[in-house]
Amino acid sequence: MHRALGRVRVLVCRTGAGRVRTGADAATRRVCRVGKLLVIEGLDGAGKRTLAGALTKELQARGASVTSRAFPRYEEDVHAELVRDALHGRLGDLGDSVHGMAVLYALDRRAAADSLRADLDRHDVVLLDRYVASNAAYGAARLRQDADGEFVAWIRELEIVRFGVPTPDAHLLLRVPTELAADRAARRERADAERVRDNFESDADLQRRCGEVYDGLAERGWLAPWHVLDGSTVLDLGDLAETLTGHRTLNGNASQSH
Ligand SMILES: Nc1ncnc2c1ncn2[C@@H]1O[C@H](COP(=O)(O)OP(=O)(O)OP(=O)(O)O)[C@@H](O)[C@H]1O
Ligand SMILES: Cc1cn([C@H]2C[C@H](O)[C@@H](COP(=O)(O)O)O2)c(=O)[nH]c1=O
Repeated sequence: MHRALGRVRVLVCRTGAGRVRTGADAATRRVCRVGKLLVIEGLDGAGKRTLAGALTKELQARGASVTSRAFPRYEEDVHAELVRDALHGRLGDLGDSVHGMAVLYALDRRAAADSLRADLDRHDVVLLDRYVASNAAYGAARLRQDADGEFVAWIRELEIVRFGVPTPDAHLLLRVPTELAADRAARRERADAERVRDNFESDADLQRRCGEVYDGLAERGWLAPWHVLDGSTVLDLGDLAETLTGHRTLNGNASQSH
């Protein structure tokens, strides 16, 4: 399969702390397959879930072993269940607390960290619909901070350093105008009675500010390189898959991690 995704790498393994261990430490040598952790980010209704499904199929058609999941894990984790309640105004003033909500989202990922690491040992690609950057972008937007603000730095400290969740290898920012994302979310709500918009999704100004923070994170290559995709056009999935598997940059938009 792909040079970049499918090979078995010797002497390079993810450790329990989510760090990369190299052959320099002979005592810890083992042969393992190291998958790439790819994260799709963007506004509510941008089309992340749709893209995740299509990209999974495209990568699989090219021979890659792919597994995907979405955060928050509403059906699997108690913290995510609480997030859902709070987003629909069912937990009093908890939803008003930016840091309180961020900790719940982060605890969901902390609980998933071991299985993410196991998936990274087993698969070429672990594709995520939202991850740590969602927490940074939405929290900062709620606090009217930008990508250089304290909140974004706090999220990195909390989730990557303190909780030790795996660091992404790359982000795909599915960028769409706020109005288009809102329109898609509204149409989905009309089509699916179960998918009532939550408090964040209904707040157009929050979505606008969030889009700005995402742009800032992408420009800075926060945590990992970011590939910015225009979600308002038809995406060339073949080209995208090749980019992700073959080290090619995407229209010069991939930025390097700091
Ligand atoms: N490229 C596209 N063109 C037109 N409609 C789209 C496109 N991508 C997704 N949609 C539609 O827009 C709606 C939202 O898409 P989707 O659920 O994939 O978004 P999302 O970013 O995962 O949303 P959320 O973050 O709110 O869960 C769905 O009804 C989907 O069918
Ligand atoms: C994972 C995560 C999500 N959020 C925000 C983003 C959305 O507005 C809601 C719920 O996500 P969904 O994709 O619509 O189900 O929560 C966040 O603030 N922090 C996070 O870590």
